[in-house]
Amino acid sequence: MWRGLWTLVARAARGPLRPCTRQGSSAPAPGSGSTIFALSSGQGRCGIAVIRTSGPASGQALRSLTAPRDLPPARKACLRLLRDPLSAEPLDRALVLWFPGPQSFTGEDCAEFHVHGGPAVVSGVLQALGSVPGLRPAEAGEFTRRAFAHGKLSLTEVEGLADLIHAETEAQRRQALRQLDGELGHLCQGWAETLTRALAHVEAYIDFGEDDNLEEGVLDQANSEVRELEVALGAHLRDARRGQRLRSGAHVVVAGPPNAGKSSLVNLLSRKPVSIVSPEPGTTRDVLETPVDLAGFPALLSDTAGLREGVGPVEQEGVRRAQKRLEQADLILAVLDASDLTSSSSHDFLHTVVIPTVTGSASASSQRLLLVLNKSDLLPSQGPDLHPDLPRYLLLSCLTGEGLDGLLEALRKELAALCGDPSTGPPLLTRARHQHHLQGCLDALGHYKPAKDLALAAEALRVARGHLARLTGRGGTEEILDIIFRDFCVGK
Ligand SMILES: Nc1nc2c(ncn2[C@@H]2O[C@H](COP(=O)(O)OP(=O)(O)OP(=O)(O)O)[C@@H](O)[C@H]2O)c(=O)[nH]1
Ligand SMILES: [K+]
Ligand SMILES: [Mg+2]
Repeated sequence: MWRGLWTLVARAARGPLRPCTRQGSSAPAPGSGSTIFALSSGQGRCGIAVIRTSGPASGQALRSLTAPRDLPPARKACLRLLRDPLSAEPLDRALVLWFPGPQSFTGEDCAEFHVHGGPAVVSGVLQALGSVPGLRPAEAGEFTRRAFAHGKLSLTEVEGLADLIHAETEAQRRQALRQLDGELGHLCQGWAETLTRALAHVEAYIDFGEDDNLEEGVLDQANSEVRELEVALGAHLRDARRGQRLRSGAHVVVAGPPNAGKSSLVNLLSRKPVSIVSPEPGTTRDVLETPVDLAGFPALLSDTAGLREGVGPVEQEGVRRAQKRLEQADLILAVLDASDLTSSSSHDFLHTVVIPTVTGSASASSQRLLLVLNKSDLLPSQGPDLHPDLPRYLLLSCLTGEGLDGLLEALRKELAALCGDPSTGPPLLTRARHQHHLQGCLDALGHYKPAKDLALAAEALRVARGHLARLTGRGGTEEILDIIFRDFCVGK
């Protein structure tokens, strides 16, 4: 019986997840066979610029520019005089590196030229490379795409690399590094293996169940593994939005009655004059959005119009937009003037927005809220005139900066809860794509009912496994790959 089972394991494994070379897509990587070159460091005047090549003519390119010297030893930086191969004109004295494939970033033969970063040197070397037969300029993301095609990176690792290049905050960098290390991919790989095993067991049961020579409990084991997997997927999906928030920024909306100091707070947190501040109530009309690094977490901070009734049509439109933005907030920064808590606009805001959100009666959503009583510098020394139903609040003065440290600490805690902590816990799902496929996998497992129909149950496992394959890019279509690699710049 075990031989039969292993044949089935092998057969089940011949799905899209077979552990062969990680061929990312059915079509070959674009332009494979050709040798590409590009400036891989940033544009503009700089100390050192890195130009690299990838493809079979890399060795020839290196020899052409460093003639009459031969190739340097593999992976050792060597100082060489670079010359234009046609005119023999000296271009620069540079460090060159030779990475014979497959031990290179792309898996192909690669060369690197670390040249002085002046524009004339860089364009001279690029032009010289262009004159070497078989070489052409690289397209955006082409180096990484080749690395993916040669099994050097999985798709989730590619996404991690893209995120690392774009990371602007510490938390984003940590999350991207973990994804680049392949954690999410490994997790999915483990899940896919569980499904392959379960599928083999179910197929064994279909083929041999009636012969009665199948080891007992084979189907039970498959069932319990599938049910465990459902629990694990469910737990990951519950946190699904957190990794995405960490990647693209949590929506933090500053709201409150007119003149509470909302725009002053936005300027203080973003450390630049984003919004106009004036003593006139109704200054802010449109929603003003600015990306900020709040205590190490990325956030999209929105300034909104002061909420009040009975004003002109333009301001009323501003209020409507403010309310709409408020609905989309992950975190509401509710601002009140501490010296004006008894005004009707403060009272209204407190009872229509703050208290319903804090008590969770506002909606089914899980919005969070921090209440800030601004202008504490105007208060008498005994503190604010306390409202009996005022929820927990933070005192702040945008004028003097007093209370800012406490607010930043509170924001850090709120954002950590919203985005998850990228240094601990399971790897987060950083893209809607990940969430979509995990949900698809979970939905397919919902149709796994071996007691009813074994053939349909096996099909459910195949569909579920297909989703995991697409998540890691092993069942990827060109279309998905194009979208992902478009995020890269030329030279990456
Ligand atoms: N004393 C004092 N004044 C402040 C403080 N923060 C803001 N102000 C003043 O309060 C007034 C209103 O500030 P804004 O930031 O424009 O208030 P806002 O809530 O954006 O106002 P609207 O956009 O009109 O709704 C300005 O004159 C600010 O200088 C503070 O902490 N203390
Ligand atoms: K104002
Ligand atoms: Mg304002």
